[in-house]
Amino acid sequence: KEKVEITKEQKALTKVIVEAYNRHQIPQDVAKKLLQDQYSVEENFLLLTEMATSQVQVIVEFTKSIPGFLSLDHEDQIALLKGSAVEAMFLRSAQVFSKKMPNGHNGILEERIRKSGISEEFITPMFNFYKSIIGLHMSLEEQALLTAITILTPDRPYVKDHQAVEKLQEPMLDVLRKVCVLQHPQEPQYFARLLGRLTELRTLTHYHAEMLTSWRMNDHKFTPLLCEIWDVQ
Ligand SMILES: O=C(Nc1ccccc1)[C@H](C1CCCCC1)n1c(-c2ccc(Cl)cc2)nc2cc(F)c(F)cc21
Repeated sequence: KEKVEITKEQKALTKVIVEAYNRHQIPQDVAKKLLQDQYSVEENFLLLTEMATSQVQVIVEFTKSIPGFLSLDHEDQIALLKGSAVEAMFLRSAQVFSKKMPNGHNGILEERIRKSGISEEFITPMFNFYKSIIGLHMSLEEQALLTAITILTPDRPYVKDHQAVEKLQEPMLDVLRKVCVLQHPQEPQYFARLLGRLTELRTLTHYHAEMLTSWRMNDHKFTPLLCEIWDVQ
């Protein structure tokens, strides 16, 4: 049985990623707001566009802390952010949803999201993804590293220097693999299952524009940033 050892450099890398990850706190506020009050479909839509817009800014800050990201070609930096923003938002939503809350709160949160205005057809695939994330019982390190790995996906549209992105993603994958082995010793396939969630995440984000434009109300207004990132309007 191979002895898995996390090197000093890998510990330092994980610390940087987790600290950057901890700095983005918005989603907790969303959950708190949703638990406080029942909002109309219009208010929920507004809350989503505001939260998603600030989430993009938060993801930019998080990504800038990833060692080496700022030395990538500038157009590639934009391509990586644009290509991963929606996935990062759904991944973050799933992680917020998977947080254990005082008894009954998770049920209320699910109810409020089901009734928020999202079209019926998207509710099942979205919650299937959220529940598959819950089932993994991811640690904070795994959540932070998985988010960084999602952003550093070399095969996003318009990325020119794939190699340079792979060179940044590889060390993250290496340390995530080791963290998984150390934190889930009884589940040798845990790392593979974790990466498998990224495939499910991509199918969910495939519907993202339609999820917004089919929100059960008329006249959907988006911020300029969301029009850029969410392929809407
Ligand atoms: O804001 C949100 N997610 C967010 C998270 C992180 C950062 C930015 C945004 C929205 C809410 C949903 C209910 C109405 C108000 C917005 N949200 C979503 C969600 C996102 C996009 C689409 Cl198209 C559909 C649903 N899934 C969630 C799970 C949670 F536990 C949850 F708490 C909030 C969630």
